Amino acid sequence: MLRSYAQNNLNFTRMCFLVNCLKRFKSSQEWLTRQKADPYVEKAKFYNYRCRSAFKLIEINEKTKLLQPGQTVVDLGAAPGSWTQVAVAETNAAGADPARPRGAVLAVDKLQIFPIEGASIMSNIDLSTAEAADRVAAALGGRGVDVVLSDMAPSATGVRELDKDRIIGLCYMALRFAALVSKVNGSFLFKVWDGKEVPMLQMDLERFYERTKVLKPQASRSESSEKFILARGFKGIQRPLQNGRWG
Ligand SMILES: C[S@@+](CC[C@H](N)C(=O)[O-])C[C@H]1O[C@@H](n2cnc3c(N)ncnc32)[C@H](O)[C@@H]1O
Repeated sequence: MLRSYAQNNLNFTRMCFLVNCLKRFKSSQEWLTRQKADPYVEKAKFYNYRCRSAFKLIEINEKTKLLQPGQTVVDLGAAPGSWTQVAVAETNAAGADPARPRGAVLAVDKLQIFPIEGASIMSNIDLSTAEAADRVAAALGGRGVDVVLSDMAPSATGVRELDKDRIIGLCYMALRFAALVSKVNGSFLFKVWDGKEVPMLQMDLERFYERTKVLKPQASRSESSEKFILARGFKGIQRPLQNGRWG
């Protein structure tokens, strides 16, 4: 009896493995078809951006004028680097235009980021821990940041609720970082997957920033629950009150 139980269990595990492989195969086929039909993929190749995400930031920037020459920008979850490329161009961090003030851009990711002219790079930094975020803050040497960008996203597990919890965790980590390094009046743009936690996140943001706005650029696929929240007018470091909430 024990043997037949073990045999059934093994068959069930094999079946799950096969179903998972088929699911992955199907979704990689769908991904390839979607990539081929996507105009932003072609456009990214044409303009030499490392990936199509560049157009999300370009669009947001066109609408909001978030990035300006001379600014200091930190790009969290920056690999492969297309947002950093956009930030370098907009802030003039590579000094391409001598008539405009020269900015500075720091790109951070847990993966390898290959060099980008005009940007400082910190690869292999996992920002899910406060210690890692503090190391990045220390690397700024006290320089106040005008704009913190975060396009960080966890690798999807396929379990929707778990994935949403993980991205919310990253958003709070990025918010903590932004609160630590931003100049008064600085801005924070980050990605989130829509869900019931988002209104709470926005309420928390309002303690630190004057105003917040939810954005869905056209370059962000309509079937994706991805959204971007732009918080502007950083109020300065808030001190925790005695009841553990932020003042
Ligand atoms: C959508 S990609 C960013 C694309 C990038 N904005 C661009 O335009 O090239 C998300 C990135 O977040 C990074 N990421 C996810 N979790 C992270 C973590 N805990 N620490 C640092 N980076 C993280 C991933 O490694 C990945 O490179």
